[in-house]
Amino acid sequence: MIHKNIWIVAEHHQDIIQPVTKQLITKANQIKENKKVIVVLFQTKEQTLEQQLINYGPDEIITVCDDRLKEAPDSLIADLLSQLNHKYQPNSMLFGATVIGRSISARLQAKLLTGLTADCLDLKFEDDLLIQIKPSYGDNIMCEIVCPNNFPQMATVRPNVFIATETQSNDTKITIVDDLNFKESKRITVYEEIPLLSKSDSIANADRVIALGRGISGEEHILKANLLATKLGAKIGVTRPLTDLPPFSVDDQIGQSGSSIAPKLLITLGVHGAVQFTSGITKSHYIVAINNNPKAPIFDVADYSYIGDAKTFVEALLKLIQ
Ligand SMILES: Cc1cc2nc3c(=O)[nH]c(=O)nc-3n(C[C@H](O)[C@H](O)[C@H](O)COP(=O)(O)OP(=O)(O)OC[C@H]3O[C@@H](n4cnc5c(N)ncnc54)[C@H](O)[C@@H]3O)c2cc1C
Repeated sequence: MIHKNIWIVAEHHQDIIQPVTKQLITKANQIKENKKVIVVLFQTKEQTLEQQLINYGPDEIITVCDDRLKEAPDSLIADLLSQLNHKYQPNSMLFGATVIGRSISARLQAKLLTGLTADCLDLKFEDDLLIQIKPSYGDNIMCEIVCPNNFPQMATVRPNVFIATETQSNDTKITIVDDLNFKESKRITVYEEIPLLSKSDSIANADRVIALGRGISGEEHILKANLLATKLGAKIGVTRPLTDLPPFSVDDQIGQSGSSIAPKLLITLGVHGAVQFTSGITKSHYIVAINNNPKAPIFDVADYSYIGDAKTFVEALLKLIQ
Protein backbone atom coordinates (compact mmCIF):
# COMPACT_ATOMS: atom_id res chain seq x y z
CA MET A 1 0.00 0.00 0.00
CA ILE A 2 1.73 3.17 -1.17
CA HIS A 3 1.68 6.14 1.21
CA LYS A 4 -0.59 4.37 3.66
CA ASN A 5 1.61 3.28 6.51
CA ILE A 6 3.05 5.08 9.51
CA TRP A 7 6.63 4.09 10.22
CA ILE A 8 8.36 4.43 13.55
CA VAL A 9 12.11 4.03 13.53
CA ALA A 10 12.99 2.05 16.68
CA GLU A 11 15.77 3.29 18.91
CA HIS A 12 17.54 0.94 21.31
CA HIS A 13 20.54 1.04 23.59
CA GLN A 14 22.15 -1.98 25.19
CA ASP A 15 19.30 -4.26 24.08
CA ILE A 16 16.61 -2.02 25.55
CA ILE A 17 14.03 -0.41 23.30
CA GLN A 18 13.89 3.25 24.31
CA PRO A 19 10.67 4.58 25.92
CA VAL A 20 10.14 7.13 23.13
CA THR A 21 9.75 4.31 20.58
CA LYS A 22 7.03 2.69 22.71
CA GLN A 23 5.36 6.08 23.21
CA LEU A 24 5.32 6.65 19.45
CA ILE A 25 3.77 3.23 18.76
CA THR A 26 0.94 3.94 21.23
CA LYS A 27 0.32 7.40 19.74
CA ALA A 28 0.43 6.12 16.16
CA ASN A 29 -2.11 3.40 17.05
CA GLN A 30 -4.42 6.09 18.44
CA ILE A 31 -4.32 8.30 15.34
CA LYS A 32 -3.77 5.79 12.52
CA GLU A 33 -7.35 5.58 11.16
CA ASN A 34 -7.05 3.22 8.14
CA LYS A 35 -3.25 3.14 8.17
CA LYS A 36 -0.91 0.48 9.55
CA VAL A 37 1.65 1.16 12.26
CA ILE A 38 4.99 -0.34 11.26
CA VAL A 39 8.15 -0.28 13.34
CA VAL A 40 11.49 -0.40 11.53
CA LEU A 41 14.05 -2.22 13.63
CA PHE A 42 17.77 -2.43 12.86
CA GLN A 43 19.55 -5.03 14.96
CA THR A 44 22.44 -7.48 14.90
CA LYS A 45 21.89 -11.21 14.31
CA GLU A 46 22.21 -12.03 18.00
CA GLN A 47 19.64 -9.44 19.07
CA THR A 48 15.93 -10.28 19.35
CA LEU A 49 14.27 -7.03 20.29
CA GLU A 50 10.95 -7.66 18.53
CA GLN A 51 9.09 -8.81 21.67
CA GLN A 52 9.71 -5.51 23.44
CA LEU A 53 7.94 -3.81 20.51
CA ILE A 54 5.13 -6.37 20.08
CA ASN A 55 3.98 -5.57 23.65
CA TYR A 56 2.88 -2.14 22.38
CA GLY A 57 0.83 -3.51 19.47
CA PRO A 58 2.35 -2.37 16.15
CA ASP A 59 0.70 -3.97 13.10
CA GLU A 60 4.06 -4.97 11.67
CA ILE A 61 7.78 -4.92 12.38
CA ILE A 62 10.18 -4.61 9.48
CA THR A 63 13.49 -5.86 10.76
CA VAL A 64 16.95 -5.73 9.25
CA CYS A 65 19.28 -8.15 11.09
CA ASP A 66 22.91 -7.75 10.17
CA ASP A 67 26.09 -7.77 12.22
CA ARG A 68 27.39 -4.75 10.31
CA LEU A 69 24.74 -2.74 12.17
CA LYS A 70 26.77 -3.03 15.37
CA GLU A 71 29.14 -0.33 14.21
CA ALA A 72 26.85 1.42 11.77
CA PRO A 73 27.18 5.21 11.64
CA ASP A 74 23.98 7.25 11.46
CA SER A 75 24.68 7.98 7.79
CA LEU A 76 24.52 4.24 6.97
CA ILE A 77 21.22 3.84 8.87
CA ALA A 78 19.84 6.84 6.93
CA ASP A 79 20.97 5.19 3.69
CA LEU A 80 19.30 1.88 4.61
CA LEU A 81 16.10 3.72 5.54
CA SER A 82 16.20 5.48 2.20
CA GLN A 83 16.37 2.09 0.44
CA LEU A 84 13.47 0.79 2.57
CA ASN A 85 11.49 3.93 1.79
CA HIS A 86 11.88 3.39 -1.96
CA LYS A 87 10.77 -0.21 -1.56
CA TYR A 88 7.69 0.34 0.66
CA GLN A 89 6.85 4.08 0.29
CA PRO A 90 5.35 4.82 3.71
CA ASN A 91 3.03 7.74 4.40
CA SER A 92 5.08 9.06 7.30
CA MET A 93 8.17 8.34 9.38
CA LEU A 94 8.47 9.17 13.07
CA PHE A 95 11.62 9.36 15.16
CA GLY A 96 12.30 10.22 18.78
CA ALA A 97 13.72 13.73 19.12
CA THR A 98 16.85 12.24 20.66
CA VAL A 99 20.47 12.73 19.66
CA ILE A 100 20.26 9.64 17.43
CA GLY A 101 16.75 10.29 16.08
CA ARG A 102 17.65 13.86 15.15
CA SER A 103 20.87 12.79 13.47
CA ILE A 104 19.36 10.01 11.34
CA SER A 105 16.15 11.86 10.41
CA ALA A 106 17.96 14.98 9.18
CA ARG A 107 20.30 12.89 7.00
CA LEU A 108 17.36 10.90 5.61
CA GLN A 109 15.26 13.97 4.91
CA ALA A 110 18.06 15.46 2.83
CA LYS A 111 18.30 12.22 0.82
CA LEU A 112 14.55 11.96 0.25
CA LEU A 113 13.98 15.66 -0.45
CA THR A 114 10.93 15.77 1.76
CA GLY A 115 9.97 17.80 4.84
CA LEU A 116 11.00 17.15 8.44
CA THR A 117 9.43 18.82 11.46
CA ALA A 118 11.72 18.71 14.48
CA ASP A 119 10.64 18.45 18.11
CA CYS A 120 6.88 17.93 17.75
CA LEU A 121 4.71 17.91 20.86
CA ASP A 122 1.65 16.37 19.22
CA LEU A 123 0.54 14.64 16.02
CA LYS A 124 -2.75 13.94 14.31
CA PHE A 125 -3.99 12.94 10.87
CA GLU A 126 -6.48 14.63 8.56
CA ASP A 127 -7.02 11.81 6.07
CA ASP A 128 -3.48 11.02 4.93
CA LEU A 129 -2.04 14.38 5.91
CA LEU A 130 0.10 14.31 9.06
CA ILE A 131 -0.48 17.41 11.18
CA GLN A 132 2.75 18.04 13.06
CA ILE A 133 2.24 20.26 16.09
CA LYS A 134 5.14 22.11 17.67
CA PRO A 135 5.92 25.34 19.51
CA SER A 136 7.04 28.25 17.41
CA TYR A 137 7.81 32.00 17.53
CA GLY A 138 10.05 31.75 20.59
CA ASP A 139 7.83 28.96 21.94
CA ASN A 140 4.96 31.44 22.31
CA ILE A 141 2.47 29.72 19.99
CA MET A 142 1.76 26.15 18.95
CA CYS A 143 1.72 25.80 15.18
CA GLU A 144 0.55 23.02 12.87
CA ILE A 145 3.00 22.07 10.13
CA VAL A 146 2.07 19.98 7.11
CA CYS A 147 4.00 18.55 4.20
CA PRO A 148 1.24 17.95 1.64
CA ASN A 149 3.23 17.41 -1.56
CA ASN A 150 6.07 15.07 -0.59
CA PHE A 151 6.34 11.68 1.05
CA PRO A 152 7.20 10.46 3.55
CA GLN A 153 6.01 13.10 5.99
CA MET A 154 8.75 13.11 8.60
CA ALA A 155 8.79 14.28 12.22
CA THR A 156 10.85 13.92 15.35
CA VAL A 157 8.82 13.87 18.59
CA ARG A 158 9.99 14.86 22.05
CA PRO A 159 10.29 11.95 24.53
CA ASN A 160 7.54 11.73 27.17
CA VAL A 161 4.92 13.85 25.46
CA PHE A 162 2.89 10.66 24.91
CA ILE A 163 2.25 7.83 27.34
CA ALA A 164 3.18 4.31 26.21
CA THR A 165 0.50 1.70 26.86
CA GLU A 166 1.03 -2.05 26.59
CA THR A 167 -1.58 -4.00 24.62
CA GLN A 168 -2.67 -7.64 24.62
CA SER A 169 -2.58 -7.89 20.82
CA ASN A 170 -0.46 -10.74 19.50
CA ASP A 171 -0.90 -10.42 15.78
CA THR A 172 2.09 -8.30 14.86
CA LYS A 173 3.47 -9.39 11.50
CA ILE A 174 7.27 -9.69 11.29
CA THR A 175 8.94 -8.94 7.96
CA ILE A 176 12.66 -9.66 7.60
CA VAL A 177 14.48 -7.64 4.98
CA ASP A 178 17.85 -9.00 3.88
CA ASP A 179 18.43 -7.50 0.47
CA LEU A 180 19.63 -4.02 1.37
CA ASN A 181 22.87 -2.68 0.03
CA PHE A 182 25.27 -1.88 2.89
CA LYS A 183 27.59 0.80 1.64
CA GLU A 184 31.11 0.15 2.87
CA SER A 185 31.95 2.68 5.53
CA LYS A 186 34.48 1.68 8.13
CA ARG A 187 34.71 4.97 9.92
CA ILE A 188 33.71 3.72 13.37
CA THR A 189 35.04 0.84 15.47
CA VAL A 190 33.21 0.10 18.72
CA TYR A 191 35.57 -1.27 21.39
CA GLU A 192 33.28 -1.04 24.39
CA GLU A 193 29.77 0.17 25.22
CA ILE A 194 29.13 2.02 28.47
CA PRO A 195 25.64 3.31 29.32
CA LEU A 196 25.57 7.08 29.50
CA LEU A 197 23.63 8.15 32.57
CA SER A 198 21.82 11.26 31.48
CA LYS A 199 20.28 13.40 34.20
CA SER A 200 17.49 14.46 31.85
CA ASP A 201 16.50 10.80 31.37
CA SER A 202 16.35 10.38 35.10
CA ILE A 203 13.92 13.27 35.75
CA ALA A 204 11.89 12.36 32.68
CA ASN A 205 11.38 8.83 34.00
CA ALA A 206 11.18 9.61 37.75
CA ASP A 207 8.08 8.74 39.80
CA ARG A 208 8.60 11.69 42.16
CA VAL A 209 10.05 15.05 41.22
CA ILE A 210 10.73 18.21 43.21
CA ALA A 211 10.92 21.24 40.91
CA LEU A 212 12.82 24.25 42.16
CA GLY A 213 12.13 27.75 40.89
CA ARG A 214 13.63 31.15 41.47
CA GLY A 215 11.59 31.49 44.68
CA ILE A 216 13.85 28.95 46.40
CA SER A 217 17.28 29.63 44.95
CA GLY A 218 20.19 30.01 47.38
CA GLU A 219 22.74 27.36 48.34
CA GLU A 220 21.33 26.60 51.79
CA HIS A 221 17.78 26.14 50.49
CA ILE A 222 18.89 24.03 47.55
CA LEU A 223 20.73 21.75 50.02
CA LYS A 224 17.56 21.40 52.10
CA ALA A 225 15.47 20.70 49.02
CA ASN A 226 18.02 18.03 48.06
CA LEU A 227 17.67 16.47 51.51
CA LEU A 228 13.89 16.45 51.10
CA ALA A 229 14.29 14.83 47.69
CA THR A 230 16.49 12.10 49.17
CA LYS A 231 13.94 11.41 51.91
CA LEU A 232 11.07 11.25 49.44
CA GLY A 233 13.03 9.26 46.86
CA ALA A 234 12.51 12.12 44.41
CA LYS A 235 14.66 13.65 41.66
CA ILE A 236 15.32 17.37 41.51
CA GLY A 237 14.39 19.36 38.40
CA VAL A 238 14.52 23.13 37.91
CA THR A 239 13.00 26.00 35.99
CA ARG A 240 15.08 27.66 33.31
CA PRO A 241 16.56 30.50 35.40
CA LEU A 242 18.07 27.98 37.82
CA THR A 243 20.01 26.22 35.05
CA ASP A 244 22.51 29.09 35.32
CA LEU A 245 23.21 28.21 38.96
CA PRO A 246 25.68 25.48 39.88
CA PRO A 247 25.10 22.54 40.30
CA PHE A 248 22.30 22.67 37.70
CA SER A 249 22.44 22.55 33.94
CA VAL A 250 20.02 22.38 31.06
CA ASP A 251 19.84 18.61 31.69
CA ASP A 252 17.84 19.42 34.84
CA GLN A 253 15.42 21.80 33.16
CA ILE A 254 11.73 20.97 33.03
CA GLY A 255 9.51 22.50 30.37
CA GLN A 256 9.10 23.29 26.75
CA SER A 257 12.80 23.64 26.02
CA GLY A 258 13.82 21.12 28.71
CA SER A 259 12.42 17.71 29.68
CA SER A 260 8.76 16.74 29.80
CA ILE A 261 8.09 14.78 32.97
CA ALA A 262 5.31 12.40 34.02
CA PRO A 263 5.80 11.67 37.74
CA LYS A 264 3.15 10.36 40.13
CA LEU A 265 4.02 13.24 42.48
CA LEU A 266 5.43 16.63 41.56
CA ILE A 267 6.19 19.25 44.22
CA THR A 268 6.99 22.71 42.84
CA LEU A 269 8.82 25.10 45.19
CA GLY A 270 8.92 28.80 44.30
CA VAL A 271 7.94 28.13 40.68
CA HIS A 272 5.81 30.79 39.03
CA GLY A 273 4.13 28.52 36.48
CA ALA A 274 5.02 30.16 33.15
CA VAL A 275 3.47 28.28 30.23
CA GLN A 276 6.94 27.27 29.03
CA PHE A 277 7.34 25.42 32.35
CA THR A 278 3.82 24.01 32.74
CA SER A 279 3.82 22.53 29.23
CA GLY A 280 6.43 20.07 30.51
CA ILE A 281 4.42 18.89 33.53
CA THR A 282 0.97 18.18 32.07
CA LYS A 283 1.39 14.40 32.44
CA SER A 284 2.09 14.61 36.21
CA HIS A 285 -0.52 12.79 38.35
CA TYR A 286 -0.49 14.96 41.47
CA ILE A 287 0.96 18.45 41.53
CA VAL A 288 1.62 20.16 44.85
CA ALA A 289 2.52 23.85 44.39
CA ILE A 290 4.13 26.12 46.95
CA ASN A 291 4.36 29.81 46.13
CA ASN A 292 3.99 32.98 48.21
CA ASN A 293 1.98 34.75 45.51
CA PRO A 294 -1.68 33.63 45.57
CA LYS A 295 -2.04 34.77 41.94
CA ALA A 296 0.86 32.65 40.62
CA PRO A 297 -0.40 30.65 37.60
CA ILE A 298 1.15 27.44 38.96
CA PHE A 299 -1.91 27.22 41.23
CA ASP A 300 -4.13 26.84 38.14
CA VAL A 301 -2.56 23.45 37.39
CA ALA A 302 -1.96 22.31 40.99
CA ASP A 303 -4.00 19.63 42.79
CA TYR A 304 -2.82 20.86 46.19
CA SER A 305 -1.66 24.41 46.90
CA TYR A 306 0.21 26.06 49.76
CA ILE A 307 0.38 29.86 49.66
CA GLY A 308 3.44 30.84 51.65
CA ASP A 309 7.18 30.68 51.93
CA ALA A 310 8.73 27.69 50.13
CA LYS A 311 11.76 27.60 52.46
CA THR A 312 9.55 27.37 55.57
CA PHE A 313 7.50 24.68 53.84
CA VAL A 314 10.60 22.56 53.13
CA GLU A 315 11.86 22.90 56.70
CA ALA A 316 8.46 21.94 58.13
CA LEU A 317 8.16 18.93 55.82
CA LEU A 318 11.69 17.81 56.68
CA LYS A 319 10.78 17.85 60.40
CA LEU A 320 7.61 15.86 59.70
CA ILE A 321 9.27 13.03 57.77
CA GLN A 322 12.59 12.65 59.60
C1 LIG B 1 11.48 30.45 24.28
C2 LIG B 1 11.40 30.22 25.76
C3 LIG B 1 11.53 28.93 26.24
C4 LIG B 1 11.47 28.73 27.63
N1 LIG B 1 11.57 27.43 28.09
C5 LIG B 1 11.47 27.23 29.43
C6 LIG B 1 11.51 25.91 29.96
O1 LIG B 1 11.65 24.89 29.24
N2 LIG B 1 11.40 25.74 31.30
C7 LIG B 1 11.24 26.82 32.15
O2 LIG B 1 11.15 26.60 33.37
N3 LIG B 1 11.21 28.06 31.67
C8 LIG B 1 11.32 28.31 30.35
N4 LIG B 1 11.28 29.58 29.88
C9 LIG B 1 11.27 30.68 30.87
C10 LIG B 1 9.88 30.92 31.44
O3 LIG B 1 9.16 31.79 30.58
C11 LIG B 1 9.95 31.55 32.85
O4 LIG B 1 10.71 32.73 32.77
C12 LIG B 1 10.56 30.63 33.90
O5 LIG B 1 9.89 29.38 33.89
C13 LIG B 1 10.39 31.29 35.27
O6 LIG B 1 11.04 30.53 36.23
P1 LIG B 1 10.64 30.63 37.77
O7 LIG B 1 9.20 30.29 37.93
O8 LIG B 1 11.65 29.86 38.55
O9 LIG B 1 10.95 32.17 38.11
P2 LIG B 1 10.04 33.43 38.37
O10 LIG B 1 9.18 33.72 37.20
O11 LIG B 1 10.96 34.49 38.84
O12 LIG B 1 9.07 32.99 39.54
C14 LIG B 1 9.48 32.79 40.86
C15 LIG B 1 8.23 32.51 41.67
O13 LIG B 1 8.61 32.23 42.99
C16 LIG B 1 7.73 32.89 43.87
N5 LIG B 1 8.48 33.13 45.11
C17 LIG B 1 9.43 34.07 45.37
N6 LIG B 1 9.92 33.93 46.61
C18 LIG B 1 9.25 32.89 47.16
C19 LIG B 1 9.29 32.24 48.41
N7 LIG B 1 10.15 32.64 49.37
N8 LIG B 1 8.45 31.21 48.63
C20 LIG B 1 7.58 30.79 47.68
N9 LIG B 1 7.50 31.36 46.47
C21 LIG B 1 8.32 32.37 46.20
C22 LIG B 1 7.30 34.16 43.16
O14 LIG B 1 6.03 34.57 43.63
C23 LIG B 1 7.25 33.68 41.73
O15 LIG B 1 5.95 33.23 41.38
C24 LIG B 1 11.31 29.82 28.51
C25 LIG B 1 11.17 31.10 28.00
C26 LIG B 1 11.22 31.32 26.65
C27 LIG B 1 11.05 32.71 26.12
